[in-house]
Amino acid sequence: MTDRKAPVCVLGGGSFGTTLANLMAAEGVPVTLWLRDAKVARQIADNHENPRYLPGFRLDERLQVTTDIEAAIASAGLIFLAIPSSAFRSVLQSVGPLLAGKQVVSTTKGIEQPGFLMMSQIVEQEAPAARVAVLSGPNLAKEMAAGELTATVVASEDEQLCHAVQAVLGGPNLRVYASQDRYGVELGGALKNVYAIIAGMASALGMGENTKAMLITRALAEMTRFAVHMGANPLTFLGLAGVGDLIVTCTSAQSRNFQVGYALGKGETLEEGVARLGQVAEGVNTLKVLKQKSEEEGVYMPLVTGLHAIVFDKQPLPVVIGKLMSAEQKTDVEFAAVMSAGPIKS
Ligand SMILES: NC(=O)c1ccc[n+]([C@@H]2O[C@H](COP(=O)([O-])OP(=O)(O)OC[C@H]3O[C@@H](n4cnc5c(N)ncnc54)[C@H](O)[C@@H]3O)[C@@H](O)[C@H]2O)c1
Ligand SMILES: O=P(O)(O)OC[C@H](O)CO
Repeated sequence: MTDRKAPVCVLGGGSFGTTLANLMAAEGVPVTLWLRDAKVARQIADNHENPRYLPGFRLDERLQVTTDIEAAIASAGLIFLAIPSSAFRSVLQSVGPLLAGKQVVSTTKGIEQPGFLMMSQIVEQEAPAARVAVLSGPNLAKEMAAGELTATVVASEDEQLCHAVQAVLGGPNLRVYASQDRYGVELGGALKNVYAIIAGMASALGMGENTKAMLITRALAEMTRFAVHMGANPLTFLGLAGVGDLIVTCTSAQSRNFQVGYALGKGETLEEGVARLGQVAEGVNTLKVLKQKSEEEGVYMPLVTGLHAIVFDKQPLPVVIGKLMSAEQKTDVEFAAVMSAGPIKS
């Protein structure tokens, strides 16, 4: 039986880290939130608000905040990581040995290059004695902070760790489902960001509802094709961390990746869109990483190739759309054919 009162810490004081920490604090879990910005830490401690990343949301007074990462880690056995993928390894490098024996849960939806590494694989490298899980699903921070109902997936080979996360995070507004497919859950969370950029662009261009449904469905087909090739279980992509997260990120203007796509669709440059956002949009880096990896692996990913051509090669949108619409017309639900052909690797 997992102790709901066992102390937890969250590393990363952006919108998601603050939201997760606050949800648990509000349920009486002793939580320490670590962030590097002393000014924001003081504002949270004094005013119970994170005005930089979660303005307008009153945080639970029981939420502890610190800028001392070593003290934060020492205070807890269960540690959530909500640090952008660009800074993920450097933060872990500074504290790897302190995580020995701890339960570490990555919530970061990005991929590191070189190596095409998921964040939990970076945890394994930098903190080899830690127990590892990932958390992913349709989880827009602001909706969760506002108490909207949602669900998420904790994935790990370590069943006890899954139970521990379910115990501290599950609550009246959040259901936490478990999965053993850590790689598939993590891959789903990272890949969907790329398609959210495309969906944002389609929205800005006033494209039809049929078009949006086609994009989301073909995005799922493309993600799943890649995942199967990489050894993940395609069935994971039918769950909350696959299609669930894909739907929310491709349909909500709250999604930062959607917002970047929207800005691009309105004629802004990538730099302008990202700068105005002022928060992380992981899909931009994932797009680069995924384009390279799909070419190396020989996986057909026309949406990724098309978006990359628009964003990084400055190809005109009508040319890219023309290519996509005139490509060879293939099978609809492809992974079903793959599954009937033989066993899945993991
Ligand atoms: N916001 C969401 O709705 C949401 C939901 C699920 C998962 N995620 C994932 O969580 C991760 C974090 O995203 P976010 O939304 O909290 O980002 P954010 O842009 O809201 O905040 C980023 C935070 O990271 C901190 N940071 C950046 N570099 C750092 C470093 N070197 N050391 C320590 N802290 C550093 C910033 O100070 C800031 O507090 C991303 O991978 C994102 O995909 C976000
Ligand atoms: O705001 P985004 O685009 O980073 O998406 C946030 C979450 O991943 C949605 O589940």
